[in-house]
Amino acid sequence: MSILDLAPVVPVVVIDDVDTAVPLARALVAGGLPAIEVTLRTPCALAAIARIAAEVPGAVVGAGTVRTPGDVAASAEAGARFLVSPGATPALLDAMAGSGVPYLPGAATASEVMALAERGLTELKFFPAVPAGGVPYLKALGGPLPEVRFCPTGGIRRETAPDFLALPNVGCVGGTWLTPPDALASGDYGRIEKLAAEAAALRG
Ligand SMILES: O=C(O)C(=O)C[C@H](O)[C@H](O)COP(=O)(O)O
Repeated sequence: MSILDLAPVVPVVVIDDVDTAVPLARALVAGGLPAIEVTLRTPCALAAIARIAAEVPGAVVGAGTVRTPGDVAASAEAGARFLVSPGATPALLDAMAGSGVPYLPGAATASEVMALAERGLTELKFFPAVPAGGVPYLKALGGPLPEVRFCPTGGIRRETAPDFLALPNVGCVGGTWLTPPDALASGDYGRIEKLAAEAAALRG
């Protein structure tokens, strides 16, 4: 099954304390969001991926902010089940393809999308979704490039997610709104589960 079809929303999470990884992932899964993107932006991100992969049944944990072939190897070794990158370079794409792990490379323009489609890649991250042009921009890309499906990410919130999800070329959306930093800091996993359940219900 495609990453884009696991759930309407992929929570993008930044984990500063590895001990929060498992309860956080459990809350997201309990709320109905199995695909979780842990960004490689913090020193404990790989350890967090490994912990979630080992300890949270039902979670499909992936690595985000994958920028180099080294990131690809480290993520796969930690147990990431998908890889997400903000953009794409030939070296990164070769490493991703060679890893055997499903991946969503980032693109933001028609030329970038076409270059990836030329390589047979038709499921992409659209980043940064809102600053790049949002819903009208994605709708316009769908005209000439209808076979490409996206996970738009960047600037999307609970209130705007449905507009993206209504587009035929959007499989799911990514966002950080499900894990507010204050909820994480105070260990309020009940609130995170509630936000996840709300997001899971965005598309029936
Ligand atoms: O680093 C990456 O590769 C990313 O995935 C960046 C994320 O797309 C944004 O950080 C989303 O953040 P929000 O705009 O708060 O939803």
